[in-house]
Amino acid sequence: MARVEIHGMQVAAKYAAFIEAKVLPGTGVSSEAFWAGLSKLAHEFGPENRALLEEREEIQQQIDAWHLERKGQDHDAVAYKSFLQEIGYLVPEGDDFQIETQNVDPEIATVPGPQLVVPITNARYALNAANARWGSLYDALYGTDALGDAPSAGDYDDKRGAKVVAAAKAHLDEAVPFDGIAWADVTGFDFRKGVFVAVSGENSAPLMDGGQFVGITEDLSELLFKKNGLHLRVVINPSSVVGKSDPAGIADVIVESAVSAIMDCEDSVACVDAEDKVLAYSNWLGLMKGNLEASFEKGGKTVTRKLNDDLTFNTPKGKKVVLKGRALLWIRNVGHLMSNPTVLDRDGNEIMEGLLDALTTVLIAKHDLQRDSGNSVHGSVYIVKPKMHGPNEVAFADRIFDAVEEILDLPPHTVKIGIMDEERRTSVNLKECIRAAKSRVAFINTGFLDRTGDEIHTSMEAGPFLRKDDIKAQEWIGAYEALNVDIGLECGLKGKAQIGKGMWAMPDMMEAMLEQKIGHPQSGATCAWVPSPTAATLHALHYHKVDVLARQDELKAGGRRASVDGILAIPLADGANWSEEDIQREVENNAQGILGYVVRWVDMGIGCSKVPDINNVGLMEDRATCRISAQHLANWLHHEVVGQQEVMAAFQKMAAVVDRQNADDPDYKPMAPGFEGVAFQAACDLVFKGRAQPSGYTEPVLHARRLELKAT
Ligand SMILES: CC(=O)SCCNC(=O)CCNC(=O)[C@H](O)C(C)(C)COP(=O)(O)OP(=O)(O)OC[C@H]1O[C@@H](n2cnc3c(N)ncnc32)[C@H](O)[C@@H]1OP(=O)(O)O
Ligand SMILES: O=CC(=O)O
Ligand SMILES: [Mg+2]
Repeated sequence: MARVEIHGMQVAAKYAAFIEAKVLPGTGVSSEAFWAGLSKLAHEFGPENRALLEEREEIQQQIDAWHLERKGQDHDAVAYKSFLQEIGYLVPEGDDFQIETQNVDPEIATVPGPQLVVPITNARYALNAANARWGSLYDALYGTDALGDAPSAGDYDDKRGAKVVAAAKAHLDEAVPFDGIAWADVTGFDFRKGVFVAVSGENSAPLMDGGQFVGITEDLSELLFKKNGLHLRVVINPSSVVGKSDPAGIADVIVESAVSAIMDCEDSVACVDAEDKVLAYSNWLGLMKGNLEASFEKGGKTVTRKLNDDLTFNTPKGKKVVLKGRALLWIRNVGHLMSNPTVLDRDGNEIMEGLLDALTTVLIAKHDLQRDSGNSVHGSVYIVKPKMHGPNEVAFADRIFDAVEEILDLPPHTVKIGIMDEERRTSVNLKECIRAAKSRVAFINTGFLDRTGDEIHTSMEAGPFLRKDDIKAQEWIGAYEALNVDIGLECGLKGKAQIGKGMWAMPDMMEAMLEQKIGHPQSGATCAWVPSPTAATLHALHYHKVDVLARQDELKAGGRRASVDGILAIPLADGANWSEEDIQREVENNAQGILGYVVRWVDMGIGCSKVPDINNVGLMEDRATCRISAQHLANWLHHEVVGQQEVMAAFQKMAAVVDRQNADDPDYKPMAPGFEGVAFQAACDLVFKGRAQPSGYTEPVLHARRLELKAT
């Protein structure tokens, strides 16, 4: 890789040219200030970063030793907790406090709604995610299994369409009801004595809550309503395919969907070198400048996708109101673990990737801060910081962003951070973690997928874990999810920051999502993750049904519902009596998920994939879900629930299955029958060397193997 020397660092020429030519101009930051700043981060913060990683290892070794010394004995929860306190894993909880975060945009502070996540390296998807602020409810209901069955290919099906319209109007009856007329019977709209009414033949009726009608477009083609802070647009177009057979000419209901979205530089991407990092940063730059475009073939045509414009309505009082056309964007940086070859420090070591992300993504966001109607209208930059272990690591992130603000000449606490509560040492010390970033925290989110991986890795020596599905039903996870909300509320996040919940990882199962994911707003969460724009539109319906802010008041009044003791209950398979078949199914399911994900990661550089599980349900797989499967197999191997040969046999059997699943992809290289490819080796490493991976993370193996493949 061509490099240039800058401030004693060896910088990939591609990244240096990108920063100089594309990013710095227009930011008011000089080249000298930027590179001197990067050098400061690399050389002053780098060693501290590495020391924090060593501390993780030391703590893990102490925990392993504790379990090994007590092998065969009953678990003593009291002694265990004291031990965790002694080694500083569990820190004392300090006095009550309230977060002090300021200048937070309303999408984060006050409007509960879906949060969409998207790999930043895919411009087509990233644009789609930013534009997913608004989604067609008719399309979401028609195009998925939301109403029971998935659509078949072919022309518009009138019967299916009628079912969709009926379901959407039934939802409107609940979310935006008229006093005495059902939406299905509405034949038109009018203003009578200055009041907005629905008309049905001779009858008319106002809204039950007149305040819900909040606007109309200049050309009268859209009516705007509001429920629990979220907007719904009823589109009137009697000449459209759908509108012409509708008694009121209604052509669609467009729902405010992804209120916020996370552009992901972390677990859903495969960024291993300067080329990949520059791609990720370029897409972020396009989003922050507002000029990102992607052209692609779809339905036999070339489509060019751009960012949507804002929307203008007249209020009932005749004033203009402008609504954002795009989701409020966060960017997820990588955590503290990885280094990256893009920049080498003056000793020739790769600099920590989190430092590179921090400075580069915030510099890029300066373009947004300098324009009107961009992402943040409150002058903030929103960074999700994942995979931090405990308060010291959060404090470290906080100081990194202090330094970044100084380097880039930004007011203190311009950068807001989202703390992923997805490592056990963060969950059990959550209040202190929030305190460590109390002037910039703008979300806490239960990343239960990484959290499950860390659960297994942390207690690897304690014994064999339950089956993956059963782990989800144990005390620890309920306590973790509840306590996250309760502590967030105690620390004053309501009205200032999001309290978020995790990903719906079955992208094609929308009926099940509609049934189950209402649990997230009911739990007091102001946002929860969805994998696609369509899922965002459907999940938005839950926020019409649940008044999250009122629910938060109820929960806060009730106090904490769980304790750290509950979180510390390890979901071990004590006395489990699995049949050979149970074990084989679990192992094969894990093997299939790992291989299906890893082969695309390593061979094609795709960081997030939909991979069928053993029951043929397409699952969203990313590095966090891979971490769970790999750690689970590593745990069962370590405790001899299965043997090495059985796992290898499962890998080989499932490699052939995964090959068949990808048979239509011309770029796919089969793993069977040779099993010698780099991707297959990566999958094996993740499991057979799984116990030795730091915190059970998949990044070190995946990066090494992808770099190996790229080098050939
Ligand atoms: C534990 C964690 O960290 S979770 C966070 C990380 N996970 C994620 O970010 C999940 C993001 N989701 C995805 O990457 C994808 O939805 C996948 C991989 C799960 C499925 O992708 P695909 O198989 O391509 O989906 P599918 O074929 O059903 O749909 C593709 C269409 O949906 C759109 N789409 C799918 N996911 C997204 C998304 N997250 N954001 C925006 N658009 C999306 C695509 O743009 C495409 O539409 P287009 O043709 O108009 O461009
Ligand atoms: O990042 C999210 C998770 O669940 O892990
Ligand atoms: Mg995660």
